[in-house]
Amino acid sequence: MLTYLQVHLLFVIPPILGLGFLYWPVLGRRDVFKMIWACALATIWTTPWDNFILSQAGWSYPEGSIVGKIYYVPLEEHLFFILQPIFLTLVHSIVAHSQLIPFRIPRLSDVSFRQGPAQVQAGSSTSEKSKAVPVSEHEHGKVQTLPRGVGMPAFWMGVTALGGVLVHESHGLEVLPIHLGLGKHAFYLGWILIWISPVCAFLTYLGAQFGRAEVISLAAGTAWLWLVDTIALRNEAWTISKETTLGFDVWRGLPIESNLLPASGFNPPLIDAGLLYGLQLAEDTLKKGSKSFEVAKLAFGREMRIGLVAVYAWCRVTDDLIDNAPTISDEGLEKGAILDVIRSHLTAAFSGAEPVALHRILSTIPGLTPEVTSAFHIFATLVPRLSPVEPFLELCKGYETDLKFLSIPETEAATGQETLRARMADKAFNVEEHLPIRTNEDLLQYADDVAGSIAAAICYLAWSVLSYPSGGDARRPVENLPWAADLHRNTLSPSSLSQAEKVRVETVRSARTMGRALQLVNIARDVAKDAMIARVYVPRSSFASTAALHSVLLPSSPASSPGEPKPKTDYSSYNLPLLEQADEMRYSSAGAIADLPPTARGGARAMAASYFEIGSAIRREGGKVDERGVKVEKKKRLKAAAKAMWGFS
Ligand SMILES: CC(C)=CCC/C(C)=C/CC/C(C)=C/CC/C(C)=C/COP(=O)(O)OP(=O)(O)O
Repeated sequence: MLTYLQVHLLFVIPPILGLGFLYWPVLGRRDVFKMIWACALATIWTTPWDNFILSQAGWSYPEGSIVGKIYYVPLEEHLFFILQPIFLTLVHSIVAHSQLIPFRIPRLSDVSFRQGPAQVQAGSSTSEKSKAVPVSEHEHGKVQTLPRGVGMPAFWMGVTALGGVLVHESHGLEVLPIHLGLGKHAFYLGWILIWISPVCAFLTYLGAQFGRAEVISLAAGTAWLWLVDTIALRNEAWTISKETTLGFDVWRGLPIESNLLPASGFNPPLIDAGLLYGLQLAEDTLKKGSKSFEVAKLAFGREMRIGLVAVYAWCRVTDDLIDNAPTISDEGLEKGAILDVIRSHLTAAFSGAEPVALHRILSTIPGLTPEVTSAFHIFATLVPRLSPVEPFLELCKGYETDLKFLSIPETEAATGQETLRARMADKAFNVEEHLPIRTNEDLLQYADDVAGSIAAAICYLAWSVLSYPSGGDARRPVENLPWAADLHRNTLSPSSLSQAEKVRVETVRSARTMGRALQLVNIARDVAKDAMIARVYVPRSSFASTAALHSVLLPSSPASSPGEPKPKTDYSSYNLPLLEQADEMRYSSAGAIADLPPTARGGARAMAASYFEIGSAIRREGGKVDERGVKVEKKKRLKAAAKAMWGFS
């Protein structure tokens, strides 16, 4: 025999602790709110019902199986009203964790946008789809994220009515002219339906949705609780009256509200369609183009992710725009002009320009794809509220450095070597004039501009989204960081800062150091790949001779048959010292991650750890890399990230 408390201690609390540990690094305030909300609802809704069922001896507790009661309901049952929603909320949060947008919206390919004040239309024709311009319109449609439903609530009200019929029969009433011949056996099922279906009706009316994550988590959670119920029944922790059931075992009801409520709201706002579809596009772009985002997406708390997508997607598309633009072109803008447009767009977005004005600036770049326009749109809509503009201007400074290299678009890397060889054959051409990274200071400045800046932005994002110091305007949380712009401009006077602000300033400085370290790893990995497009980020001063530099820029053609991978080249004298520097920076800065808000720490640790896996792989190869860098298995990266996230490294 088991007592009710033992059932909790053996089968309910351990899985909660296990799941809680698993989810702990990303457990955010919203999750806690969901749990409190679901516990309160389950308690309020179920207590009177449970008292009534127990008063009717629907089920009972053998002598000695419980410690005490409030009216008819055992204390352990009250505990269950709390434990069960926590358990199911955790299951749901974990299952739904990888979803960027927590509600169902049609995929971009299923919708188009009308000209003018746009509206989302489902199932557009192919020709319309190809013309779909989700974010270039001056006004976007609004989507109701949780549209009020009629069909599902009506269905659930029907189920409630069925419950009513069963209850009517089980109590032997003669008000309705319906008799199913079940008698008292209809009691249990009838009361369960009356208990659960109005909740489902109400929630589906509010727009609650049953997506994949809900179905999976409900199935997994229910299966587990069924098992627990079976064990408890077999061990006589409680018994269910045979007279009041249909004769086959049905678990004692699962408060579906714990799964559905988090997805609903009383007054869900209309959301800019361009923003939602832009986020979908950005997620797809990043899936293709950034391994570090894959890690970031899973390791940062849900609250921060949309801001991260906005920043990452903008970095990705601006980098690609500049890398792949022609130097001097008849059809497009030259690289420098594109950078000017990016800067103007940035400045305008951060000074609050309207979407129309922003679009006008952007449309001076011809041939932009929906991915690019939407990345600019989500960035301009979200990021100016969360971070100052300075980190992004610094990134532009990094792009400017990139523009000083000879221009060979990545897409022409294969022929780039021939172009370079031909130019270097000309005595009047000095390739060193096209290598802007001359000293280690130049390298660190560049790394700071391109990655230190983003690390700082991640800190601002974390504070803006995850902590609201008193006195700030939550609509523009960046106003809570008035010192940030001065920090970037080097005009910060420490005496004007509070103690807490001083800690944050130091955290930003450490984050920048970490960002620089990651960039050095990136450069160490990409030595061969970058050389293919005439970029050498290894400082000029690290090369013992001009010949040594030239051998990196133009490696002698390896003797390999066509189709076979080229042998790796030994770059150890260039990339291993970079890794040494990166390690020092990592160890001097990693401690500051503890000063970030809790749900941002796991993400920052995981990103750093997964990136340093690349460093370890380069070392394992003794500094030998090819144009693809080094291979780090996804599993290995994720394992390193996971270990860092849960504090095991
Ligand atoms: C130390 C403290 C307080 C915080 C750390 C804060 C963090 C996470 C800093 C990292 C900042 C960052 C994003 C740096 C950029 C690293 C880098 C070189 C990324 C390259 O990424 P992708 O271009 O997407 O390429 P991959 O596909 O190789 O990931």
